[in-house]
Amino acid sequence: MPAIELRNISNFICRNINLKIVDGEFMVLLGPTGAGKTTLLNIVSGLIEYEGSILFDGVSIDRIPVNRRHVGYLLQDLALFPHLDVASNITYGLKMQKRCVHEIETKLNEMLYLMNIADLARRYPSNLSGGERQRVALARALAPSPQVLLLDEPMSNLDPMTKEKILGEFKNIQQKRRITTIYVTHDQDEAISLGDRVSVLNEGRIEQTDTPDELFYNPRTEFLARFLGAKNRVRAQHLKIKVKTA
Ligand SMILES: Nc1ncnc2c1ncn2[C@@H]1O[C@H](COP(=O)(O)OP(=O)(O)OP(=O)(O)O)[C@@H](O)[C@H]1O
Repeated sequence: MPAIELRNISNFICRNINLKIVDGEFMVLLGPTGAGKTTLLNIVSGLIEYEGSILFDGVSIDRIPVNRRHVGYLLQDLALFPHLDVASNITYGLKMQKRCVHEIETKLNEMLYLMNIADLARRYPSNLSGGERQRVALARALAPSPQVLLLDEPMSNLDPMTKEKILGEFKNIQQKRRITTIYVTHDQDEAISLGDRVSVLNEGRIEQTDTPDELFYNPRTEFLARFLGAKNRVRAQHLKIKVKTA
């Protein structure tokens, strides 16, 4: 799966973004609301225009339209087709790519098995739980074997236990298949547990890109120290109150 390089990417929100993601890496884009995370995913997928250059394995994809970038994009609201059953949702991309019937059938079975949803194949999205919809959406994104997977806060509507389970399974698949992944979240715990590296965005700029440890122990800007340290400050205040009342 390809390495991704973003060179001087700018548009009405993003300002001179430079980022290198290595082959098979799980990169998390972390940042407060409105930082430009979704905008950057839209740029990589080819949905919106930009200045600068995006390279997959050193080759520019700037002139390649959205439907030919081999990018799987999982949106926050999942956007499953309500009029199609689970099997047809999963195979939709394959049919668009005009794959042969045998290949579509094989891929469908592989995805149903991989995401543990074989018993849901003939059900419709409106009759599924949030976690089941999530699995179907992941299966649909993975079915066309994308070179790059973009995920925009895909688990935000799930309870913590289901979220942890699906994310753990997904991370395993991602590592086994070495899918280069960009994962957007504003949740620091998610960023630490998932990311090989984490890139923090603020007001359309990258503040720092590092391993989770390096980022949390050595934040390079005041914004980062405040943004990443917010949890610790709350805990410290809580302890202080406890000591006073003891
Ligand atoms: N099509 C658009 N036209 C104008 N402004 C936009 C458009 N899309 C997004 N914005 C603005 O760009 C800024 C960044 O939005 P974006 O959705 O990229 O942030 P985000 O970091 O993903 O936030 P969140 O975590 O809340 O999803 C916001 O101020 C938003 O209002």
